[in-house]
Amino acid sequence: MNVGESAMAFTSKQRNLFPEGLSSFPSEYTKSSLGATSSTQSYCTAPASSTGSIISASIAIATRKRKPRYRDHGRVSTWIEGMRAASPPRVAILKTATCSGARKVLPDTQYNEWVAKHPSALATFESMMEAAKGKQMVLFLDYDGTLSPIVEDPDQAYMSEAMRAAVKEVAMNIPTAIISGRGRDKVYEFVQLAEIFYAGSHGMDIMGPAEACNGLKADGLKSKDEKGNEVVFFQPATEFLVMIDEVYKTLEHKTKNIVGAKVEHNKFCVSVHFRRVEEKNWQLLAEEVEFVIKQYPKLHVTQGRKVLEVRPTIHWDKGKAVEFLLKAFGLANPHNLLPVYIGDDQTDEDAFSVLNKEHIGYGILVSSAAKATGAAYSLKSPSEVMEFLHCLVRWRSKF
Ligand SMILES: O=P(O)(O)OC[C@H]1O[C@H](O[C@H]2O[C@H](CO)[C@@H](O)[C@H](O)[C@H]2O)[C@H](O)[C@@H](O)[C@@H]1O
Repeated sequence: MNVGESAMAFTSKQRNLFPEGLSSFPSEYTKSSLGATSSTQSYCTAPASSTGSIISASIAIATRKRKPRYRDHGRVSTWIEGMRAASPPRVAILKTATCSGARKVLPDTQYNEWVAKHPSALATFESMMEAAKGKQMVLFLDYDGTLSPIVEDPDQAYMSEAMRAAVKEVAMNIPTAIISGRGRDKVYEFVQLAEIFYAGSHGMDIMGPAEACNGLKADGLKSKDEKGNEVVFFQPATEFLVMIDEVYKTLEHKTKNIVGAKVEHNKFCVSVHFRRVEEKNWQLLAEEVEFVIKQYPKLHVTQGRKVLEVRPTIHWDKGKAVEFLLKAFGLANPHNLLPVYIGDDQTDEDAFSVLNKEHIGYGILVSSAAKATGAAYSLKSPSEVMEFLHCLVRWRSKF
């Protein structure tokens, strides 16, 4: 699914679809193209067979004489601390010796306390769905760490066939979108499902079928893809394409001698991966990012799981993408809506905030360790996410 990057003019009717934040963009940014734990049997018990400008030329830093390194120890050390806290280990299993010498496995108290505040979406499925009756559910899924397990090499973050089947099935019943930090094309390559919406680059690159398979009709912002199919298409940050490309090349060059460092081009943003870099070199890598980014006042850095993400400073994030998609589907009346957002990362918190602000839907954090989050519910792992998707399909098939 590819759409040309040429500018698309919006009619005033189409502009009405924009979430409020977008219509208030500074003009330089807007030259865009377009509780019950036991009663889970009915829906939640898996069947035996289930497996479950654009940059100004003045910022041509590549040709600029290098100044003495600016060391913002504050920001760099915050990143490093975040890096250590990211990708927390699996739930700590505390072992203690008993008087007989045997080792007894104790539960992780901290995690248990956290789960009491963010209950398992599987254990509380029935009560969650009680509130969904009569409402239009819309499902938003993050990709890495949610649909695919976190792996060392970002290019190898494949989704299992079983997960693909689960997403496909749920999308046949509930409008579904995947919202990822990755480039949209890359996520599509991994997921390979034409019937769902994709919002790549943290929501800055949205595309999906104009008529979703579940009968809902998307409205406005339509375009044609390469095959001539009508699609909903929206990119609020096209002005930054050249700048991002330049930053990608600069970062790749500057980090090429840091063993394990990887710079990933995500179209409207750039990821700098720390996962395979020795911890003693994290500071060096973070300083390189800081040094380059200092030259680009229109870009900022956010942090994910052992990754720094360089992004355009526009009022747009995964939360805005959720608002946009709900409006694009004509689903703006919060009383009839039940958006469910499942994600594992810091950037997913923007989406949880939107649901909290509107007092609608369910945010579900995927984590096997206690973490600060705005999500009301939790799931431990991508395999629990898959189980939850199966539960949704069984629940939906009753209506
Ligand atoms: O919004 P997401 O779909 O969660 O994407 C966020 C970033 O995910 C990827 O990086 C993460 O997953 C990699 C593969 O498991 C892992 O190696 C890395 O450490 C994680 O940070 C992706 O590569 C990034 O570009 C995304 O921004």
